[in-house]
Amino acid sequence: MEKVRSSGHDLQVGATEQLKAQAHIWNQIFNFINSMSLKCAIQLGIPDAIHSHGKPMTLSQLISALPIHQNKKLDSHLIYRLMRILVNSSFFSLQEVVGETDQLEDGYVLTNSSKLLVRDNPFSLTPILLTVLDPIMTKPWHSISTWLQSDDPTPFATTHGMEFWDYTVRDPRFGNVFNEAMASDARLVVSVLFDKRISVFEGLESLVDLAGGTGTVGKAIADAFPHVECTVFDLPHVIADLQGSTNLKFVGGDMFDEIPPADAIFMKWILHDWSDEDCVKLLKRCKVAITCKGNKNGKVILVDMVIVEKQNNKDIGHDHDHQLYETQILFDMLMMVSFPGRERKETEWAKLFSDAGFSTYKITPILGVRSLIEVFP
Ligand SMILES: C[S@@+](CC[C@H](N)C(=O)[O-])C[C@H]1O[C@@H](n2cnc3c(N)ncnc32)[C@H](O)[C@@H]1O
Ligand SMILES: O=c1cc(-c2ccc(O)cc2)oc2c(O)c(O)ccc12
Repeated sequence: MEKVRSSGHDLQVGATEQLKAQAHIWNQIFNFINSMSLKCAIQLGIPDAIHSHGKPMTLSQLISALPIHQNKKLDSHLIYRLMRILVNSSFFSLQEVVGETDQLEDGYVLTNSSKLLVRDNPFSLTPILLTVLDPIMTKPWHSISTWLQSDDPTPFATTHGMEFWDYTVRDPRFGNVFNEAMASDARLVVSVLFDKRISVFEGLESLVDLAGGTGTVGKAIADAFPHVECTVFDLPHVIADLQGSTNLKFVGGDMFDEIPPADAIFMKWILHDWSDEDCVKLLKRCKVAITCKGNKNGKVILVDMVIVEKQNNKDIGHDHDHQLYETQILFDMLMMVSFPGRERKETEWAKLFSDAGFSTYKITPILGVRSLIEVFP
């Protein structure tokens, strides 16, 4: 083999290793093909079609059920190739079934992952997929290096000329897609919190779901705890048309200016959107809000990520742990590209809490990649 030398390191790699390295690079370059193929399957309603079919669905049955052009139906290879990549990425699997000619044929079935993409599933991740893969959110990924060479706050601002939350006001279509994505995630989190009989809401008389979106969590807490006065606080345009109930009200405003007083301030997926400086500002305001009536049992309840750091590969020993870690650092990149925020390690959370004047905290890792964090004054 020819030896390649540069002025710095020796670039010589054995032939087998070189081919492996090449395949690794190709797979990384082509990663977007997996997500874009999945987006196409969702837009065509493939998980819904297979779900409604109720048994393994052959390629020809799938093609006749899909809303595609007549000419595209004639070339069965097109959908076959799309499905092959999605079977490879474990979104569908194959099971033998008796086909139209009474012969055994392969039929597509849903996997656990695609069950979570069926639209009727109340915990469907489809709204989230359509948000994260919306061109509004994917375009800024092309501008990370330009952003690093500029003074702009985020790649999102470099691309769109404004910050994320201003964009959602200017483009109500995207704002609604985003709010629906958050609501679908909120349904999943509420079900886990209630299923596991987490006692964080016990003993409270009032609670504010700060930046609570369209109120999925607030409504669930108000229904489950009728004696708790619940307030969902968010930007005025987000809560504008929402109706409260006996123990639930919607309040519009800017959380950096005002936070209504309550026994507990709940924040799901808020602090990771913001810089350390803004988080400390918000947490200080939360501390005032939970103590202002002389209340001694107030607390802040967070649902957010705590990054498990790799320490000589000791903490990230198993495949499952490694996958969680990878999801966390991918989320961190999402935060870097779209928001001035970040995902944080426990030491970084502890510093925020102490800088904002809180004395203790308790982390309960019950939500997969996310944790429930209680913070006490
Ligand atoms: C990532 S979403 C989370 C929504 C909700 N907590 C959930 O997890 O479903 C962040 C929320 O912060 C709200 N928000 C952003 N800036 C805000 C501000 N200055 N004051 C109040 N809410 C704000 C947005 O409108 C959005 O609903
Ligand atoms: O744009 C997003 C997307 C998510 C998200 C991704 C995957 C899920 O299973 C759930 C949610 O979360 C976000 C978020 O928490 C945030 O503060 C801003 C944007 C997004």
